[in-house]
Amino acid sequence: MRRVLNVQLKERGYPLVIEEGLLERIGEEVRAVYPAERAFILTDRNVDAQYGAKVESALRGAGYQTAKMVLEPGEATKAFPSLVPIYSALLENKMTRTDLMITLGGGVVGDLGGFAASTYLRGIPFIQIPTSLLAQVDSSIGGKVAVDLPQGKNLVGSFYQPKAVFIDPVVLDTLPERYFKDGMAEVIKYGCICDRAFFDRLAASPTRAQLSAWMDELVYRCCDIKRQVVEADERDMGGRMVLNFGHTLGHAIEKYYHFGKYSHGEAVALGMVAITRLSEARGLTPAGTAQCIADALKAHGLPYDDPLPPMAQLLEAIAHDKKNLGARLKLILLRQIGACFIADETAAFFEKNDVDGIE
Ligand SMILES: NC(=O)c1ccc[n+]([C@@H]2O[C@H](COP(=O)([O-])OP(=O)(O)OC[C@H]3O[C@@H](n4cnc5c(N)ncnc54)[C@H](O)[C@@H]3O)[C@@H](O)[C@H]2O)c1
Ligand SMILES: O=C(O)C(=O)C[C@@H](O)[C@H](O)[C@H](O)COP(=O)(O)O
Ligand SMILES: [Zn+2]
Repeated sequence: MRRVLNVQLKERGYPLVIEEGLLERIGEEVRAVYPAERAFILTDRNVDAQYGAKVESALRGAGYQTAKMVLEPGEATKAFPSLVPIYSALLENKMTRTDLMITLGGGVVGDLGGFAASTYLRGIPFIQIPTSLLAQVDSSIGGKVAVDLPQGKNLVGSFYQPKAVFIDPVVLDTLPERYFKDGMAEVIKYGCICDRAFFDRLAASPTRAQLSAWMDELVYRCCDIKRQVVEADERDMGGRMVLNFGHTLGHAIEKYYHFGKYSHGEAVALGMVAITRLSEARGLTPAGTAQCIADALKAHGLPYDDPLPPMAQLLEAIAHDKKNLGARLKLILLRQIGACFIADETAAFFEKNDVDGIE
């Protein structure tokens, strides 16, 4: 079944197309949205091995002159040193402002390639073809593109919307288990912040086989939530911050381990439980909420109560959180599962460490 959502952002609006088997026709789909002369495919080695040739030949078949660049997989690639070779390859292939960048891969390729597209020649059009669960439900939508710095996640980037997002849930069949689970952390996040029934359904479908039975519906629900949030606050100055539930601590945990120990979803999983425990301890969230989230994460094979790094060091990273306004921290807390609010706090929120698992 083909499902289309339109992200309505005036002249920056675009379709999110979700359809099983979409990759088989990707050349025509891309051409219908953006008929350029050249298409530059950015991907990583794992994704290239599965889908690189298919996508490139489909684009050629649809009349594009193509070039492809294959990156090393992993978060370490989402950094400044990766940009120069990308810009060089774009130049070598004579990519102009009317040509098209196509990001084929997970969130690393999408965030890095989107940022390259937003800056090369001061911006060329790009299309996202997300291939990981995390990218299909979250990172390909909404135009946050960025690279990491050693000091923290996504610290240099822009808001740059794609021309379209083409999502084929069939490609998830080749996604390794760890990264499938990783994506589930962001899926569970959506349930936590705004949809209790969705959360309950996820908690009741802990195996990949159970989830596969309603995967296109699951992906569609996440995309639709993100679409609505982004339409209301494209540049993350208010309501969009709710998508950052679990990320204040999650990003700090990723940074503490130099982006090596935990993947993004795993760190967000730990962050959702920890921030909710702190919120419960301060009487802002009903007791038992963190346990409920932890149970769902555990059922999906995600970390939920690993010992966290020392709070003093997490606070160094939290000082660079993009939601901060001066000394004020914006924290995303839950009123209950399925409803969240943005709290205006200071670092003192974290300093009274009276919660199990937080030293
Ligand atoms: N821009 C946003 O709004 C946003 C939202 C959430 C996360 N992110 C970012 O996304 C990144 C994480 O994305 P990710 O989890 O997709 O990581 P990733 O891009 O590293 O992909 C995970 C792994 O799966 C492999 N892979 C991807 N699709 C595959 C497929 N279909 N078959 C086989 N292997 C496949 C990749 O090669 C990689 O090894 C982080 O940098 C995070 O900060 C951005
Ligand atoms: O799209 C958003 O807005 C989000 O916050 C989605 C997050 O899942 C994602 O990890 C995002 O990259 C975080 O953005 P940042 O501004 O906190 O770096
Ligand atoms: Zn995230």
